[in-house]
Amino acid sequence: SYPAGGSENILLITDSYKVTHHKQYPPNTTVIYSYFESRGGKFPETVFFGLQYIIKRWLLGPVVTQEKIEEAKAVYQAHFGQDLFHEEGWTYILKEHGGHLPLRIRAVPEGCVIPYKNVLVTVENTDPKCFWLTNYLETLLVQLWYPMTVATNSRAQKEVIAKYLHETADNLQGLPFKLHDFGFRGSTSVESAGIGGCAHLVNFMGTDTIAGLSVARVYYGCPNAGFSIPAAEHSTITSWGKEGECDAFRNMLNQFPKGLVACVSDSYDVYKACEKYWGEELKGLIEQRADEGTLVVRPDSGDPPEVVVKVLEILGKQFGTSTNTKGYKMLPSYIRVIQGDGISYETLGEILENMKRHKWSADNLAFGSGGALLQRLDRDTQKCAFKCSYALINGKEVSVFKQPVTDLGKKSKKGRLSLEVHDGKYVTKEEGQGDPKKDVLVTVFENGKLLKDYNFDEIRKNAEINLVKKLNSA
Ligand SMILES: O=C1OCCC/C1=C\Nc1ccccc1
Repeated sequence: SYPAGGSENILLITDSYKVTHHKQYPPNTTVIYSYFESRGGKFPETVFFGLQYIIKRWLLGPVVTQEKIEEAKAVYQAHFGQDLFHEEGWTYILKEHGGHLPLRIRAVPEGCVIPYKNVLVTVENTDPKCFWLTNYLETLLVQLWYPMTVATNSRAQKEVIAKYLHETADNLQGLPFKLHDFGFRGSTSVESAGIGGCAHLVNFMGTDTIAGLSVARVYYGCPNAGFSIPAAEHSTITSWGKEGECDAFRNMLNQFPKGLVACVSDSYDVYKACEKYWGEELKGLIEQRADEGTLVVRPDSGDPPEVVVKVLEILGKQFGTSTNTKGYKMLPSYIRVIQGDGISYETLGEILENMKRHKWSADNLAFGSGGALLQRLDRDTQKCAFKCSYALINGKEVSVFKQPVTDLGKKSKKGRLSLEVHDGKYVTKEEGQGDPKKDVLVTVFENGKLLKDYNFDEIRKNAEINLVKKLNSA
């Protein structure tokens, strides 16, 4: 069989050096307790998302077996050229715990939006002999950076779009469909497309990344997490030939007589396509279907702020416009535009600001984003890190920390941690000073079992933007 990434053996899902760490802790260490946080970065708060995927995919049930121990033993013997593998430790887990990982994982509820430098996850061993297991899992758990950062970056874009809708549109009803995921092909793997695609769907309802639907369905109990519509690609237009572009457009309208249909229109000349094809030759057909269909024109090249406004101006000239309650121009309800090229958190505002300058409502436009949405991010974007903060050694509690003179920004927290809410603000309590009754961290995993299964609706609710607060403070 050909498992993704080459192996499904949890003993092989770690960094090589961790295979040698059981020999490096102080003698008589019985607890290693570590935590995960975002130290800050591009966005001041982070959407916590994706831990449930990691737990369900890798940690549930009897994940340690004799076969996996033997496989790992052979791999590491070859990899290190010496016998470093902790066969005794893994065999102990197999015999004493039936292969279930003796760990407790506590975490912020998925979807919650937490300011940086707050504890998000804690991990500790529940069997004193397995102190070495806690940080073995760092490698896998720090991959949380990806779904968290995609969800955070996606949500930040939702705030930008909400702001412009608030200023230039009659209402914000269209917001959930204003940023469509085009990112499947630009993702590093089907698995990461699924994880990232699902993370985007925490904030929005439009996607073409079907893997994201699959992750939401299989890991988050959501039968259908996102929607899409019939849409053209260049091949389905250019295969008609340059002289046949208008026939290709007409075919789109005839093949999809009801509902929304999107048509990429820049194969040769997007301005001519809007003026002559959509705006003259096919104008009657488009207006005939007004009551039950919407044409979405997709430019796909050129300088986005300039192209979007020019396309709106031409379509406005050909089809007419109305003025909405905020005093901005709207195309007729049966014509819209989607801009799916060059979209990112940084460029959204430029496009929307240029539309505003030309008195066009943001409601005329939707966005598609690919590489910037799912791929142009890394662990440093939100500075996600996993550090040990507490240990029990010879029965003595020890606060564990780092505080590099070379970068105090990398200073880590001390002792057992909890997360509380005081005056509407999240506060991390260190050194076991927290009040267990006020701790918002939830034990989601213990000794091989999932103790809390979040469903996608509650996650979306946790991540919602408080539009009233946000927009009235803007
Ligand atoms: O135009 C559209 O209207 C809305 C539906 C999706 C769509 C295009 N999808 C797409 C996917 C992957 C790469 C590029 C485009």
